[in-house]
Amino acid sequence: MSVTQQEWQKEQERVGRVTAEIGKRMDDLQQRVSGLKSEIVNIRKNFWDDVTVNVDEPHETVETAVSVKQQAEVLAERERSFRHANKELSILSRMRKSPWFGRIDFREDGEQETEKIYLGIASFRDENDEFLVYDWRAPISSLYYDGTPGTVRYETPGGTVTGTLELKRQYIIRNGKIISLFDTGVTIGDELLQEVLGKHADAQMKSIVATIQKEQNRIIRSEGPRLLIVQGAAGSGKTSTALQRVAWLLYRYRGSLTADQIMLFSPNPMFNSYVSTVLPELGEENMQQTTFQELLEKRIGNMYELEDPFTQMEYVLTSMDDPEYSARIEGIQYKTSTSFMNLIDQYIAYLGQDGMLFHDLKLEDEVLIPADYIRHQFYSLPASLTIHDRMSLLAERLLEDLKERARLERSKPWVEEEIQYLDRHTLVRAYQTLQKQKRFTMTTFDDFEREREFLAAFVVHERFRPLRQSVKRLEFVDIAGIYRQLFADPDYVARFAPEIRLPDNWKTICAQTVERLDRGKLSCEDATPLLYLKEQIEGLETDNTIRHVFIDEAQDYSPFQFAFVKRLYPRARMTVLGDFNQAIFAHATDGDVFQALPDLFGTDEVETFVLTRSYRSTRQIVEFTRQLIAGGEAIEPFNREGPKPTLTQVADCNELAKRIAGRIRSLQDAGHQTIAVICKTARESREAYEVLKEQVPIRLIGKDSVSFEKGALIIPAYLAKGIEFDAVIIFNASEGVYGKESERKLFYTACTRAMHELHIYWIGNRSPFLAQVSPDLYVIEK
Ligand SMILES: Nc1ncnc2c1ncn2[C@@H]1O[C@H](COP(=O)(O)OP(=O)(O)OP(=O)(O)O)[C@@H](O)[C@H]1O
Repeated sequence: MSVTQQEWQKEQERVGRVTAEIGKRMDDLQQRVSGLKSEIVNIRKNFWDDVTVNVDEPHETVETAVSVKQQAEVLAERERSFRHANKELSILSRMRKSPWFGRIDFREDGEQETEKIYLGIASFRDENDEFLVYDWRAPISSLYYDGTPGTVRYETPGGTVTGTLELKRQYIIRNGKIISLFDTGVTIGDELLQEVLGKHADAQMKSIVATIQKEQNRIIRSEGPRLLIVQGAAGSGKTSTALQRVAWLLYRYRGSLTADQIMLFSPNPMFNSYVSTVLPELGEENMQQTTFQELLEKRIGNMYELEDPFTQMEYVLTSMDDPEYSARIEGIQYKTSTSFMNLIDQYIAYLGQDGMLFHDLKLEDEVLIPADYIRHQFYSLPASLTIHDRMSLLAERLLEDLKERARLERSKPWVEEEIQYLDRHTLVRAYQTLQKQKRFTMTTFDDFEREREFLAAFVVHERFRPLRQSVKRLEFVDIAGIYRQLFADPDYVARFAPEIRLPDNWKTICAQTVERLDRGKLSCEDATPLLYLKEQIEGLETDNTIRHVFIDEAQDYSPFQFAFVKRLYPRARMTVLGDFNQAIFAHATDGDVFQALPDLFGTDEVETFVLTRSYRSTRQIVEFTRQLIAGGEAIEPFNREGPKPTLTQVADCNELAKRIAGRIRSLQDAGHQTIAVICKTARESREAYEVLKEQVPIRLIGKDSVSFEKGALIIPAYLAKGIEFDAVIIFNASEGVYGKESERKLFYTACTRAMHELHIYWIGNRSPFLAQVSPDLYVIEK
């Protein structure tokens, strides 16, 4: 709907008025910031001048402490105000350029007047406290995303508000000038989305607040059950929705929820940096971000050398000739399945009766408490207790035993010797300890016998310290041995789960696992089960501070991993986002992953959302890519036009390099800024780099890359997950590269990274997946 010239004029005048107000507020704030800054510098400089330092008498020491504390509090308060004012300044400077992006006219039932609500990235009020702009997250703003003109309702913490939506208007405002203005009906208009999506890809993700779609808005504002599952097509806005949801949560629960109580699990460090600008752009601090691998490293990285998921992926994709290959694949699939998790649960139950392994408690090479004794003690504890409770009792018992052993140790010759060589520093420490214990006065220290006795106790106590600490950390439990035991004898499982169906290659899987463990290496597929077992036995150090967990690219997680994350953050709600069609890891079996989820939380605690509309790519690219997968017809393209994907067969590697280099140059000439040559593996990426680097400036991205910049780059498909590029070139889509059914999703994931253009090359025969696409959806290039 077009807007009259006069109306446009009025709107522009309002923009002028409000931006002027914003400017005024910024001037005030700027002054405040400078004032605060010099105050802080002054306080820091004169900190010790302004506190009364006197420590001669006890009461003066207390006064000094109070004075220091007060001064520190004043400083902390100023620093807080400084940070706050700076944050406000940065939001306002963005709002001065573009104060709002939407407007709704709403008349609440029972009211005479229609209110004009302008929506921006934050609220802005005039001197009389009247809202000139509403925060996009305010309850009423949801009408902009959800409501169609007519009768509407929206939820507030105080209840439902009903009324009439009379107008919904969208704006593009740049540098205080309205560029575009239109009224929309049902959805947030295509015009604005067209404009936003038609832009060039960035090395960093952008916020989508101006164009959040109805189905995304429901997810963003969900206050429902503890677990939200979002299944969405490639490019349907899962990651964007997750990030706007974080911003919404921070607004909705401001005062009680902070950014560091929210954790986002992402697929790799590069993705972390890709999404890291969205929240700051919205004036919020970033949530915490991690990868599952980081978590594993922290918890079991000291036990083994961990294989990362990309090394595993590279093996799966490149080592088909390895005679061990099929058993390893079967092992990966089994060890990441719910069946194996059940097996481990049964194993844990069995360990309650038998099979537990312990280490001797040793002082240097001398065994102080043998493993057999520990084992005996463990199994003497009531079986009705959980393993973890029994471990705690066992540790207490062992500490008592150690105390006893320490007493005996005092008369050993090494103690006498050590006492002779005690340095001054240690002696002083010993006396201090003694004084603290009030067991001794300086005068009684003349008593030689008692002195020797005390120093012996001290020396032994110090020597036993690491041992006591390791007992407290339950390091006497041989977790590695317990996990290994499961595979050391292929028939072992029959002791506690005779009925269970094991994989056909179980024997080989067992042999492979033991061989690797004995080399000090832990395969990716063994890492989470081992951690799960460890935490079940030793108890889990939970993190109670985290209140919301987001798992992006969740199709790549195993049931073990979900169970673990849930146990790790017992107070958190979870939002899990994924796409089965992009399940590229070897353990992925259709749908299995998400099916395990409701069991974890209980079906009442789960709400599932499905996003079918794809926003990233042009209509032509979506129509093409959706034919690469089963059920793809359910994916709806957003109606944005672009050239059809091209398919090009070349004779050999030389021609391939020449054609791709030429393509990169012409894409750059056409203004595309991020161009990705996507390869199947890191190995193929290196080969591609070798042949392309002479012809065109290009960078190689590997698993250790933490960010990428604009320009042309080469990247393995599994690292391009979650990211997008103006144009994608598939390096070699030949039958030999993408031929197996297991490679279909990887190919699909690679192709769906393209926003505006997709170009596919191959040598020899093309991939059978391409043969399934209707010829009218692409252009063959000669
Ligand atoms: N409502 C929206 N308004 C504007 N842009 C949007 C909207 N929803 C999604 N997009 C854009 O679509 C692209 C894809 O979004 P996003 O990466 O969040 O999708 P995804 O579902 O996580 O994709 P994938 O699973 O393929 O990684 C991004 O450029 C994002 O900005």
